[in-house]
Amino acid sequence: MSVKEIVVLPGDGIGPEVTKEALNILETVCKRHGHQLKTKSYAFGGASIDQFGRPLTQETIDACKDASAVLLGAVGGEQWNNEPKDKRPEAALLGIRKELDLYANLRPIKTYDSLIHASPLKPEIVSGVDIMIVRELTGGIYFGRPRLIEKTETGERGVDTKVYTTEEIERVTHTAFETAAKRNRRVTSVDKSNVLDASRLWRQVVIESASQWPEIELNHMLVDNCAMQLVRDPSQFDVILTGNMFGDILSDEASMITGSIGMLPSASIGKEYAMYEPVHGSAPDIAGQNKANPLATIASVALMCRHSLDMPDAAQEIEEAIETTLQDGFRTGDIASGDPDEYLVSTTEMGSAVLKHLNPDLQPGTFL
Ligand SMILES: NC(=O)C1=CN([C@@H]2O[C@H](COP(=O)(O)OP(=O)(O)OC[C@H]3O[C@@H](n4cnc5c(N)ncnc54)[C@H](O)[C@@H]3O)[C@@H](O)[C@H]2O)C=CC1
Ligand SMILES: CC(C)CC(=O)C(=O)O
Ligand SMILES: [Mg+2]
Repeated sequence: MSVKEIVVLPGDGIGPEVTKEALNILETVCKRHGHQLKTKSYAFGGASIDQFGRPLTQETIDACKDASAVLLGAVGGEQWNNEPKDKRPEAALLGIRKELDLYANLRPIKTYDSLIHASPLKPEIVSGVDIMIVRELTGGIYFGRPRLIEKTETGERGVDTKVYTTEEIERVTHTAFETAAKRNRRVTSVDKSNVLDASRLWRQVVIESASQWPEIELNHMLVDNCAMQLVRDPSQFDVILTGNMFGDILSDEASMITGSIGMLPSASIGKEYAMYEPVHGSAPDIAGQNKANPLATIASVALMCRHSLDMPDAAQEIEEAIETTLQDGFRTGDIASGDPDEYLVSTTEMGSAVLKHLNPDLQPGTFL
């Protein structure tokens, strides 16, 4: 038996609601596979501002570095929007990614057959889609300096800076190609090299690095075209490799191929540490109402089992349990299509429905 020590950063809004469901699942699979799960939660983002006056504390950073893996919910909310930029909840998220050097964010976009009608796109467009977005996570315009708003003679001027170095591009390219080698061996690198110098360097370094993987097909696409192609013909993509902001935007867009942003998990990986986080934010519009879809966070725990906890069987079991739960017809509001065979369920009910497939001791219908 081994002990799996997990740090949990529930964060704000729906963050605590979805992490709670995911932890129930993690605890169950750990037990099932003879491991002991130890978790410790830390206030993070807005919750940390309220408790400690800052979004991310040194104690939290140290705890994350000592853990086998980190599970994050989401941060942010209207009440903290007027804080100075380094005191906003989002600064905790950018801060922990940087502190742990989590430079590659893997965002799988895979359609479930039973959710084909939940997507606003036509069934023949979304059927069979299986994309992995590899997003650079610790560089680019979210981190570049200078970054400021300053007075001018006529008003004000806001500045952000997009910076990428050779090393930053090389290491995330490595992740993308290694990922593609285990999939369908195609990488589409997405940039804006017709306008931006940082993107011109991006393309050049990707081309140079690609020579290490002659068996992998590489093509390049400008980001505006990619946004369009994701809706026109998403099946053309295998691995999409892109920078921080482009990856952020394209993955929210791509989530609708699956039916909802509430379905997309992610793994943020570095050389030493890893953090698992749903792609969505704190969803203040549904927070505290037991309405959020917990499947993105539950699927993130599956990624954690595979990549950090050496529990690949558990990962597969969780993924199969999600699939079966959807086949059974359970739907939170975001993925409901109004079909009479569906059961509209809450966050906790969805979590229990998945759990039921992993824990034979639970009676069918326990939560209903
Ligand atoms: N990783 C993180 O912590 C992120 C934090 N944010 C923060 O979250 C706050 C809200 O941002 P938004 O732009 O509204 O993005 P959001 O992703 O929180 O919500 C966008 C829309 O999707 C819905 N949604 C999101 N997750 C859902 C789920 N699990 N189940 C069902 N519906 C779901 C929401 O109800 C909302 O209508 C902001 O403060 C933002 O900065 C935004 C994105 C990522
Ligand atoms: C603070 C933002 C960069 C969070 C976000 O939208 C994301 O990482 O997807
Ligand atoms: Mg985002």
